[in-house]
Amino acid sequence: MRIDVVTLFPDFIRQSAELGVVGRAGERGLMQVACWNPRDYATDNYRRVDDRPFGGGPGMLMLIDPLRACLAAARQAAPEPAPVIYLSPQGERLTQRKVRQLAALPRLILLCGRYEGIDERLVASEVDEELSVGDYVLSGGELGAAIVIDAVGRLQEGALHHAESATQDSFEDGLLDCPHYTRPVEHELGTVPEVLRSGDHAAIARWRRQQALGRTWLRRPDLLARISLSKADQALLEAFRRDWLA
Ligand SMILES: NC(=O)c1ccc(NCc2ccccc2)nc1
Repeated sequence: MRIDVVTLFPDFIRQSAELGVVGRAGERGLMQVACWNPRDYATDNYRRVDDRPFGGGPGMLMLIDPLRACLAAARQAAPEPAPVIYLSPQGERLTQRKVRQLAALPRLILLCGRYEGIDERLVASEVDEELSVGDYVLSGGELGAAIVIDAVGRLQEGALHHAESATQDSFEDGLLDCPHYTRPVEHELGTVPEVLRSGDHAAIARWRRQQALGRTWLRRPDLLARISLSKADQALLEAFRRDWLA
């Protein structure tokens, strides 16, 4: 997969793309991240990339032309067509489902706004999708872009060791993750639940599923409302609820 990022802070994006799993995906040729700086496409003597908003109001907006020329350069850097995704608080909320869809594409172009955003005419003409990483305002879209790069990069086949496999990820099935334990068995902070040391893999799977269902019910009932539970899941959750409310 190739990701081109339009950003006034290429070093930030490059550094975040060199770390950990995403860095490994890069080394393995599973993912390529390239940065393009609109300032390199500003034609005036002051290399301006922003200007004041019509109608007044605080802050500055990114100008159309440097972004447009920069996007054109990014597009033609590779043959594959790519959706232009603009990171903005006005975008569709990013979910693991969306991440899986993006991870399956051959190419993405991520557009990072700074200041108060970009001229709407550029959005209307060049942006295919707006994506939000959460309901808050950041000083720029770069942190959102880094989140997309990480979430998509770790799903690239071969990016994770089998032990880190993404298939057991929380949110993979729309639920929160179960609790996890490692050595020592006995600790002043508590003891590892018996079932996890039983070697009974069916019981362990059931326990983990019940914990995921229970925690989702307790912490994120909104997620639970969105999925239809099997009879077995309903029974597990019912038992969790009874135990919790007892
Ligand atoms: N919640 C997000 O994903 C997000 C994305 C970008 C951002 N800041 C840059 C910007 C500000 C206003 C309009 C467009 C972009 N803040 C938050």
